[in-house]
Amino acid sequence: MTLQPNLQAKEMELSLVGLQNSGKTSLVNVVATGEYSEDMIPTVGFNMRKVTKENVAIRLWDLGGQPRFRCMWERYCRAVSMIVYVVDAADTENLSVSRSELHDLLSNASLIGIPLLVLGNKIDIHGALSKEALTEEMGLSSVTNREVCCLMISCKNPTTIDQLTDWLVNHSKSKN
Ligand SMILES: Nc1nc2c(ncn2[C@@H]2O[C@H](COP(=O)(O)OP(=O)(O)OP(=O)(O)O)[C@@H](O)[C@H]2O)c(=O)[nH]1
Ligand SMILES: [Mg+2]
Repeated sequence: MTLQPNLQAKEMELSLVGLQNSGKTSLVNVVATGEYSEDMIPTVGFNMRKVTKENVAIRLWDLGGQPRFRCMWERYCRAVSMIVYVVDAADTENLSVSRSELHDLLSNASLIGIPLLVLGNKIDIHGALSKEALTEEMGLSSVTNREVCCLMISCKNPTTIDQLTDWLVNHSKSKN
């Protein structure tokens, strides 16, 4: 029996990078289990998690964001379908560091052409930047030679997480 094209199993592999405390591990937990916790410990090195959404098997590499782990990011981004860069949209103090770490990462020749999804997280916090402001602050208009998208989410708001997983599933189905 032949499966219809849209029922065929698809796969995607994502690397989650971004500064410490931006919410990468929280996001993986919410996507995988629906559970959100305030009580998180910083990621040491990396974790890998597999989730399946609407017939799409997603492998998520959740990398540590503390300065000592950032030298690993490039290695874990080389072979992925998409780089997911998570930003704390309410932490305006650290935006310039986040922006320069993003642009340093993207300057690696090994990562040319890999699509980039920037996630502005923590939009539940009063004073979080808008999508337009985050796009500007992160210098996304200067990112060329790759597909770039920006979405705003809160790990505390399941609607925004559902919108993100729908976007990922649709993106994967449009590619394979
Ligand atoms: N208000 C709010 N807090 C969040 C949200 N997402 C994550 N947090 C909190 O932010 C803190 C850090 O979350 P983590 O998921 O550990 O951050 P991380 O990016 O994995 O950090 P590293 O592993 O050190 O790189 C935790 O206290 C979370 O509860 C959100 O959408 N809104
Ligand atoms: Mg983490």
